[in-house]
Amino acid sequence: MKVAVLGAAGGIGQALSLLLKTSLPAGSELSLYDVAPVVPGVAVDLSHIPTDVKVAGFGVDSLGDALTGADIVLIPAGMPRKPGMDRADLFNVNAGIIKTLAEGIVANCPKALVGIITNPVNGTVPIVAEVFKKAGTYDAARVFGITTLDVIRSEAFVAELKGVDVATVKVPVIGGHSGTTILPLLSQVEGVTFTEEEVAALTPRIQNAGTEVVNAKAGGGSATLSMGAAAARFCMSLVKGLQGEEVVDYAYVAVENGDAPYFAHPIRLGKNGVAEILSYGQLSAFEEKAKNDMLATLKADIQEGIDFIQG
Ligand SMILES: NC(=O)c1ccc[n+]([C@@H]2O[C@H](COP(=O)([O-])OP(=O)(O)OC[C@H]3O[C@@H](n4cnc5c(N)ncnc54)[C@H](O)[C@@H]3O)[C@@H](O)[C@H]2O)c1
Ligand SMILES: O=C(O)C[C@H](O)C(=O)O
Repeated sequence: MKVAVLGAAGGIGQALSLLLKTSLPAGSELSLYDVAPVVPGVAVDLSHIPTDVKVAGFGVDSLGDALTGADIVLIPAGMPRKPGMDRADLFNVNAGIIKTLAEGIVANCPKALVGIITNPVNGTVPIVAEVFKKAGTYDAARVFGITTLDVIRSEAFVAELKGVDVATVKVPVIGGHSGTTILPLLSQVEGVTFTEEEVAALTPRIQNAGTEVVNAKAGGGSATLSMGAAAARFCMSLVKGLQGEEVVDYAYVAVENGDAPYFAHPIRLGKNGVAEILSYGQLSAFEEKAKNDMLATLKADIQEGIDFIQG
């Protein structure tokens, strides 16, 4: 199994690479790419951890070498938010980065499963898909926006609020990955119930959790450690699927005849990525309204990504 991390020297990239070094199956290769000159050093540093995962670092001129033979590519490359910014404010700088990296995937590992972390995820996922479509290598089952951070935050916040063991909490989160487009389905959490007031308070807390971190870091970036943990967890779901295990997880994927062209759903993963997009089930009246209210924003974010490539 070869996993490439693009943007591996950044805050997310380093945390994610550390977790992958200690959790990928024995015999795997971890390929670290970044434009920052420190990346070979990050690889050397990780290579001293005694696990059976080979690590190699690749600098700015070696994207092809980093990607050749990759089964999974994870992309946390690009600029994070500062206080006062929305994720959408990152589009202009990150769209070009994502386009270049997607072109590298087309040229070097067109069959890889690709997990996109770079914000704004609502728009960067369509950019990657459009680059692949243009090149004739697109397979909707292989492109994922990683929304696992919304899921793990929801698990943490629900466990804290309800005083239950976090290991037993499962919270479906659908939609996109920004503000109100993040839609936790608290009505479907098993084993606990919420009052209307709790739903009205917890839903925006989950939606604004990224901003909570951005403000707490006071100009020093956005979530990196929790995102590293989230991306590693999602990567291990992809790995299990590739190994033939039955696994269901949540991600922002292309959906035919869905609420929007891309929408986070529960998905069944398999040897070729998405084996099945599962229904998100029955929504409460609160969730149905929240979904309908945010769809125009989500669709506009998606169109911005498509237009960036189609012109
Ligand atoms: N999807 C999510 O839930 C989620 C969560 C947190 C952060 N993010 C996003 O992830 C991105 C990275 O965040 P971070 O905190 O790690 O930022 P960071 O600044 O710490 O790291 C970004 C890294 O990307 C590298 N980079 C820039 N251009 C590149 C290119 N063309 N090719 C390869 N590498 C390149 C930089 O050198 C840097 O090492 C941001 O866009 C952020 O908004 C997404
Ligand atoms: O909020 C951000 O800008 C980063 C990330 O999308 C998050 O949810 O933490």
